[in-house]
Amino acid sequence: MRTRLIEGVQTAGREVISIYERDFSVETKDDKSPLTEADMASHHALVDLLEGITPEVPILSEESAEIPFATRKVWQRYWLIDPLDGTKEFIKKNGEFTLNVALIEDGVPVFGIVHAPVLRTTWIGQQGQGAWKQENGGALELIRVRALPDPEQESWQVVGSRIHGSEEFEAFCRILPNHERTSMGSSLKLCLVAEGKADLYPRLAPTSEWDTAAAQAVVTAAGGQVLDAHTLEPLRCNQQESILNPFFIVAGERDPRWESALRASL
Ligand SMILES: Nc1ncnc2c1ncn2[C@@H]1O[C@H](COP(=O)(O)O)[C@@H](OP(=O)(O)O)[C@H]1O
Ligand SMILES: [Mg+2]
Repeated sequence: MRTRLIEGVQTAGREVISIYERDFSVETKDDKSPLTEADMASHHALVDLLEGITPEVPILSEESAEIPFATRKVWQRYWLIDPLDGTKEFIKKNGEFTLNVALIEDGVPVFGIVHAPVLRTTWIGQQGQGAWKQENGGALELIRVRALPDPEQESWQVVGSRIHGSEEFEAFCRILPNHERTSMGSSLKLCLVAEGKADLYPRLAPTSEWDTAAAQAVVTAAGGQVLDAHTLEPLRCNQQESILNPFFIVAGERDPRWESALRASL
């Protein structure tokens, strides 16, 4: 089933690329965020794929999110998808957007695929099995978070949004030991932590559960953590009416130096 899913998501990615490479229309959703033909094409391709493989498992997608909490709270298992994460990056044509498919069990993302079609890269995470990266259709390579280096010897790598910064994020960075910052669109930020290219991704600004669930499965299967910034408990899906995540931080490992910077910045 895993191979069929990965190939299906990559096929949906090719549909997205065919739209990316020509002129496409951009609409504005009720929440003022942009929507392209590619978001909808990817949504339909992923829903068809998942319904074909697991017809009994319900699907919640960013593009069909109007399912009441009363209905979805009884779901023990469901697919949570963001057909195109980083729509603004897609419109800017910088390649930093992803297709995201997560399987949630009892609120926990247990399996995830994050696919970046322009980068020709896919990240996969499966609870209890491991996390992998596949580039250019090659073999799956095992990935793992890296241990935090001694900041006296080597800067910590911090990754943030290109667009959605915040006062809290700036405050956190001011207190953090020696580090370098890079910006990146979409769930790619979590994948950078999963493969040990970044140490921290503090998201002290709003996101929704579909923005993070697939990549959370990759990060945790790679040995890392996706934690509520206030409680330092792992993010859980489908726990309440609101689909918004709390502010969170992604890290390879917990460490009192970033935890105290985080407490001071909130
Ligand atoms: N005010 C807000 N509320 C909820 N989610 C928001 C938000 N502002 C941005 N986001 C989410 O942040 C994502 C982009 O993050 P980043 O800036 O890190 O690339 C968007 O994904 P989409 O492109 O899928 O809409 C969107 O879901
Ligand atoms: Mg998104």
